[in-house]
Amino acid sequence: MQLLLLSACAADVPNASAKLPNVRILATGGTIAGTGATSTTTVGYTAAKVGVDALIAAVPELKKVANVSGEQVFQIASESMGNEHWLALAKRINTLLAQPDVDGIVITHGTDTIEETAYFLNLVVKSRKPVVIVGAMRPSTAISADGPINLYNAVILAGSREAVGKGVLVMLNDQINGAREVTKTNTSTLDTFKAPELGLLGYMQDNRPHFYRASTRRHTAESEFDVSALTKLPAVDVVYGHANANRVAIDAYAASGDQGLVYAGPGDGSLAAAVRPALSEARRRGIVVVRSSRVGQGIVARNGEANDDELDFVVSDTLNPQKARILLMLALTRTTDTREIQRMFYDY
Ligand SMILES: NC(=O)C[C@H](N)C(=O)O
Repeated sequence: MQLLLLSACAADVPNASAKLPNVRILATGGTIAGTGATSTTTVGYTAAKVGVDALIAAVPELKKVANVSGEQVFQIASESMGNEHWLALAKRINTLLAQPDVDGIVITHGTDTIEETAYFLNLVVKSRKPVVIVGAMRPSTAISADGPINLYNAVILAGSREAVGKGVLVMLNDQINGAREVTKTNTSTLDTFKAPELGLLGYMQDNRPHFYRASTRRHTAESEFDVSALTKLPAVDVVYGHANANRVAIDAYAASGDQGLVYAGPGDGSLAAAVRPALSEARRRGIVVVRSSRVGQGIVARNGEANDDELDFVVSDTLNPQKARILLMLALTRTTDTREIQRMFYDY
């Protein structure tokens, strides 16, 4: 009887007999740290209110799965995440992961731009150690708030051998997604994070990760991008394509000094009659133009809807416009050669 009880306990948590991993939690705000007026408030709450120590204290089970310590790096809603936040976060992560006493990192983050921060870090973190970004769709004060279970799963994942070398991971709703493919697909439901075309990487179940696939693209330790000496990133903006399109935004961004523009075109990144000359002029002024798509799935075909060779444009492959902006910014830190930048869009 006693033996049975002992084995039940050991199966209850991972690493029950092994040394616990050291996981650092970097808190940035978001709904996971949000508070509402009542326990039934799930919209109209205030994001970024609860500090990292309170987030950790709310999940006492964390102590059984890792040695956790927390750091409040920012306290913002993620729609206000900016390039300067990313540079600070990446530098802090690279410093921590270079320490032998840090086995993995968890970042608590708002969900609106979680996919962008994840992809940025996927390109600039210089380590194979796990980096897991976690958020929540319900504020911490809500009935059945999803933050605590997501944080618990994220800490296990960040301390796991299985997550080593997988690139930056996004952990919500018991599902593990990769930074390059994941996107927010629903404004408010718990199952919002999906990789609709290329699939999720795995699940968290029974206190451990179950992986079924991994990204084939370059990331983290294999990436050529290095932000250690950077204090800002090149100015790159996204212009959204639609029927009745005009060139006002393109001209304004070009005049503002942008170094790059991503066009979120309809369909296969097609260019309306008013848009094509505006982007072509921007390119002739030295701005690097990336043709992407607002569709959300599929490859933007080079020399398909536009003659990219002639226009000297780059295509985004399967990257959505907001992630194409990130890769273009980092590409521009190294080169303005469009052939080289196109190579990067096929590599990452
Ligand atoms: N669910 C959330 O986290 C949404 C919030 N607006 C944020 O991104 O910070």
